[in-house]
Amino acid sequence: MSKEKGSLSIHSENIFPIIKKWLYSDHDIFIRELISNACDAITKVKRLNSLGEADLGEETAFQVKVVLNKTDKTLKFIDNGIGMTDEEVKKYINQIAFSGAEEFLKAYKDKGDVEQIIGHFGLGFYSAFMVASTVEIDTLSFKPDANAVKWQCDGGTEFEMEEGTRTTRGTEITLHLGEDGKDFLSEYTLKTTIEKYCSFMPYPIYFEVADAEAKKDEEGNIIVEEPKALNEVSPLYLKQPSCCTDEEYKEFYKKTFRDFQEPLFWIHLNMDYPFNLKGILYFPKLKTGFDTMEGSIKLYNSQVFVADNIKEVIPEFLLLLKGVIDCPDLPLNVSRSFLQNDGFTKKISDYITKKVADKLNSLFKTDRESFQKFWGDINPFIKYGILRDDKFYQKVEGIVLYKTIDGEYLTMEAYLEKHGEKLDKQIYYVSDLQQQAQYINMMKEHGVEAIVLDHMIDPPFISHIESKKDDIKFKRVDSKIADLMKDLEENADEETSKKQTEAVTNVFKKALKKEDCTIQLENLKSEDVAGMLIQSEENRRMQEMMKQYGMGGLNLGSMPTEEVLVLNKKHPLIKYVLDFAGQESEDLNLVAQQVYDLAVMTHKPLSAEAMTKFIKRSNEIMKKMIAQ
Ligand SMILES: Nc1ncnc2c1ncn2[C@@H]1O[C@H](COP(=O)(O)OP(=O)(O)OP(=O)(O)O)[C@@H](O)[C@H]1O
Repeated sequence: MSKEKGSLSIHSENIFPIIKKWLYSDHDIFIRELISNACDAITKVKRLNSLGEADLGEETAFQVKVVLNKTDKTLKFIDNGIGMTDEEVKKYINQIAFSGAEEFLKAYKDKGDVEQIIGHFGLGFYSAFMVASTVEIDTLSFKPDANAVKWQCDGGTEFEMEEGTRTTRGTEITLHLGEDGKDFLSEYTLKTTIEKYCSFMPYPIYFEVADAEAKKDEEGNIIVEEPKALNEVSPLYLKQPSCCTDEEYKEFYKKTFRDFQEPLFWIHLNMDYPFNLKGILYFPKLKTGFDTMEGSIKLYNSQVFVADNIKEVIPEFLLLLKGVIDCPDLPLNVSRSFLQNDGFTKKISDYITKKVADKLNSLFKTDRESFQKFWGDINPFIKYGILRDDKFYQKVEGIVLYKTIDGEYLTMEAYLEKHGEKLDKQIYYVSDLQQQAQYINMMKEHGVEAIVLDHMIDPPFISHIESKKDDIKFKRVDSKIADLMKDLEENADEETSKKQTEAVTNVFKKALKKEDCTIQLENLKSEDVAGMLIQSEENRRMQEMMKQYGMGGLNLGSMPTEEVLVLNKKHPLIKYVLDFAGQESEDLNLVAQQVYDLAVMTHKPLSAEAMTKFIKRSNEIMKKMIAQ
């Protein structure tokens, strides 16, 4: 076959159903499309007026009206914008994918700021057919000699066009709602959809129900209510940060996110170059756990809502925040909720990350007190950010705080300066203040403050820090007996020590009938503790990980629990065991079992069976006491 070249031909009867049904992922998007067309129409006529190409006189009341008529099953979108001549209807409406917005931008791009024009694909209008069986347009152009035009189409490929009856400038689009559009006969659905997409559109949007019963007072007089726009035409984020007060920021937050709690603090993003981006990011107060930390970042394009939580633009960890971001330069796809994935979105995302890190650093430096006060709420977010984004980690690693058991907030540097030498760069931490109380007290006795790491983000966080800093090791207080707690001078010679360890090991193994428990005999400085249970940090972390990923059912044979029972030679009970080891004695058994259970209890809760035995044995011991 010979080589051929040509242009693809499109039949409107084939493409039309695709536009109607599949171009837009959400059914309710037609509201955004028609209202943004109406706003564009107003922007255009205002622009022409300011250029002297249209004469609007003193008119300033530009607005969009959405009118529902439940009886007629119609929904109207009415604007007092630029209107269309019959030529324009033929060009922009009859020719699918021919955008008047694009043409307008091209024609006026050198004449000042027309960036607010939203449309650009020339498809949005047709989204009306997703819900309407028939659509009518009644329009009158701003041009002095223009005739009104009426256009009508029932969703097929045929349309009707004739001279219209409209007498005022602007456009009225009437949707005869079909089966697919019956949800939009509900006032509530309409209002919430308008609020979702159009909250910040630049002209007031009013909503009316044409056939609603008039509201009356007690005497039967009709109450005339002042119409109230559903949107905020100049949202706070568009203002200069220096002109906004704290109260305004809080108010904007509460209204936009319907959150009655005040945010902790916020970042006002305001950038003109190299791209245009405005917005406010709020750090919300933390709810109970990590699971409920769900933020919401709303993305706008020239004041028109695009979508929530778009991962391409907002780094994933920032989705825990709440905020609005408006970027008119976004490379949007035809269906607008999707982004064209080019390098630009990455630049936006990097910019936002940098701004967040800068804000945190400046708060740390200029208002350490507030930073500490907020730490409880913001630390999971910062730690999550550190895990997810290395650039963010590099920017904030120096401001991560560690709260000590005494309530002091220290950076890693400060902590090591204070305790590092004593602890050989090991950072002792507590994950449960109650459970690990005995270990905490022992550390305190030696002037060491452990830090509290009790959030579910902490285990992966500390592993991450260890992977970044070779010389830092985190140890839970019950994972190791720090050298500083041992009385190293009082150690007997090696040979004696070995014999003593063997002797107590025999007693405990016999009494406990436990093979997997290693006995370690130490001279602890404290004389109050007979025995302590420790489990190596690595071993415990591995077990926790397996539990978390649901691998508990796997054969853990290759990974034994590695429980170590540390016995204190200085304690009278252990001295007793050493003295009587090797003899057959019921009391030896009782002491060993009781010392072991007490050690377990300071480490983790006893099992039900062990607890029953413990109580029984305690009673027995007391009975023996009084019998003597
Ligand atoms: N209410 C209106 N007033 C005046 N002109 C309108 C109105 N609605 C639509 N138009 C004209 O019809 C054209 C096509 O509208 P349509 O919504 O299909 O596409 P668009 O707004 O150009 O781009 P997009 O697909 O991004 O929305 C518009 O560009 C505009 O010229």
